[in-house]
Amino acid sequence: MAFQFNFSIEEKAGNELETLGDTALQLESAQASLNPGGSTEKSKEISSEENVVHKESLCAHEATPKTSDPVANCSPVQVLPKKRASFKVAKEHNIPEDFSKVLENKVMEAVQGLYYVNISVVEMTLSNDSHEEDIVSKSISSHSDLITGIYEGGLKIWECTFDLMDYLSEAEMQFINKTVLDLGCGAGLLGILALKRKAKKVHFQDYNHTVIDEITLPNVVANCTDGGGDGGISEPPSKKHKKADFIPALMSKCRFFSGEWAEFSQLLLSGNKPFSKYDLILTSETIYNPDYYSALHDTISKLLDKNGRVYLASKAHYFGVGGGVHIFEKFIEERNVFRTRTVKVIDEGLTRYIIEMAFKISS
Ligand SMILES: C[S@@+](CC[C@H](N)C(=O)[O-])C[C@H]1O[C@@H](n2cnc3c(N)ncnc32)[C@H](O)[C@@H]1O
Repeated sequence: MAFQFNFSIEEKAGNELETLGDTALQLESAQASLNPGGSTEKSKEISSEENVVHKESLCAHEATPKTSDPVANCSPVQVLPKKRASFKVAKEHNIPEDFSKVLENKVMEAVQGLYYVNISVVEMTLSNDSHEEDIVSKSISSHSDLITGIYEGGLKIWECTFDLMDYLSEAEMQFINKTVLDLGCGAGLLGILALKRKAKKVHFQDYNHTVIDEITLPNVVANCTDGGGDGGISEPPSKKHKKADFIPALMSKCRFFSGEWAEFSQLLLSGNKPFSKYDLILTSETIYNPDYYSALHDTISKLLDKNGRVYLASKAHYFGVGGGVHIFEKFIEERNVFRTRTVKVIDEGLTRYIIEMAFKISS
């Protein structure tokens, strides 16, 4: 299936957004409020009305209606945190015993040799049922692809994902025996690509557990069939897939996590499962909000192997939100932990970049 990218953003004059106060988005560990009954799903959600700036006030152009295009072509939407936000604690998602269940009610599509679930169908299914996170209804009612602390955009596939997939192919990136993290994975196509190219382990992280359960996991399952080890399509996924149709070794290489970044790194580092640092961290469209840079930076520095590399894909600037490549690089420079290098520039409409990051001091 071919996707159309009609991406064009005009600089928005008179951005009405308030500047975010330093304390407004301070990450607040929710560990203290963990449910003793065992559920780790907690977040003091801020009302959507208070936290969303409507999309039309931030995106100069939206290529296609929200409901019909799984690929998000517009910068995420800024949030006005009038209240202090607290963020979701991290949890690991179990891989279901019966893979066929994961693909139930899903319609699959394919792009660049990988399967992914049709997001409109998932949204429709989710909006008909009641779900704890309720991110689809919240996203629809607020006309927003992003509600800070509530929904961070993972239901859609953002265009820089494809930039990074292209770059990884062009650069003939080697995944064999590498441990890989798809950070802020959404659909998880980057991690799936690494898996198909024989990575040793692939971990997927998204802010929202609904995204992991309804999008990421089904996408991984759909791509864990025999053949197509180089990222090519193997056989069409079917709801009839049973365990035997899958390569158990492929699925067992994967782990899935939801939750806020600082919470996620804490879970990995203090959890009871052994954890070895990542050789590669792949991340697309995750630097739109400067208020998250500190958590993002610290998470990467805690989880990346000392000789590891991060490949980060981003638009030059996220109008209305304030983040983007240059401000992020400046932040990184000030922290003085990583060096960055631009490895690819995609100069179509709003410029997009692929940035490589590595520790300044490695082995
Ligand atoms: C715009 S979406 C991009 C999704 C996907 N990488 C893509 O390119 O299609 C940003 C992703 O970053 C993650 N994210 C953003 N802020 C986060 C935070 N503070 N903590 C954890 N995850 C966050 C969310 O999981 C979300 O899916």
